[in-house]
Amino acid sequence: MLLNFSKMHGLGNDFVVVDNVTQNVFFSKEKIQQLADRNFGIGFDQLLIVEPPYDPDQDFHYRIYNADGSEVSQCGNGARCFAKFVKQKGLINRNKIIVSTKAGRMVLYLEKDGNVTVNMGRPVFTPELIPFKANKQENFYIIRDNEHTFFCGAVSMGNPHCVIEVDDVDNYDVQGIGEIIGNNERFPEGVNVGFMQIISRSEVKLRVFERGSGETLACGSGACAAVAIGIMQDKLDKEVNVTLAGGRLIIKWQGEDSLLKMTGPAEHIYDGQVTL
Ligand SMILES: N[C@@H](CCC[C@H](N)C(=O)O)C(=O)O
Repeated sequence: MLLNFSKMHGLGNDFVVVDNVTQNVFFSKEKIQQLADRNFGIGFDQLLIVEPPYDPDQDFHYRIYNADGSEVSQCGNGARCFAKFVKQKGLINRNKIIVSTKAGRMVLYLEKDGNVTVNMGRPVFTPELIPFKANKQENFYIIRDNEHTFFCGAVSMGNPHCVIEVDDVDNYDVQGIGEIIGNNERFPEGVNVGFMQIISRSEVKLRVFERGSGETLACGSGACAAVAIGIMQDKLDKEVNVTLAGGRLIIKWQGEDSLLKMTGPAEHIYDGQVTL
């Protein structure tokens, strides 16, 4: 069969987006890995699937798969592309879009300037809900293995994140350390590992080694996680510009019990068809 898809990106974090409202396609883990391959497939960090809503008060259900074929419950850059996709494809004609994911409900706003704002919900710091093995909730944790000791923060933005503050993110071994922490047994479902360099209370640089996809040019939920942790540690203000390799996001969070908002671009690259 022929699959219609769009290639999109949010700050270089790239996606294949599939309309499964008008199409009905099943993707096996092997098929996703093959399509994600940058030499033998289309190439993407994540596959995003638009499904009909599960509930009448939602517009769509949003499914996310990493390049390794694992299904996950959050993708912030993907959410902005999702919003542009459903509007551009005429699947909705409103600028406020309500979606459900494996992690819950999300609201997406198409802004007049072309950016998209995502209400990412409340950051969750309870260790067992991240999930992260710890005796109690803290703003700083120590993670050790035989050779290393890391000081980090941990949070769920619908998906698990660990954030480490570093002095010089451009010259940091993101892949090496990302793999070590990503495989640490204290994160039973794996973890996205963010490396944050704080420039000022309102400006950070961030690189993220993503679970299931490796280092990407940007990670939206990773940017939200880094700012939420920085605010909890009283190192950041309530509005922060996050610079990633692919560009900049604005993250706003008033603190515990408030909803966190992310604003940034979403770009359509091309439409294509592939034989499945
Ligand atoms: N690129 C993403 C996050 C995608 C999912 C992540 N790799 C996971 O396994 O949780 C983003 O922009 O948030």
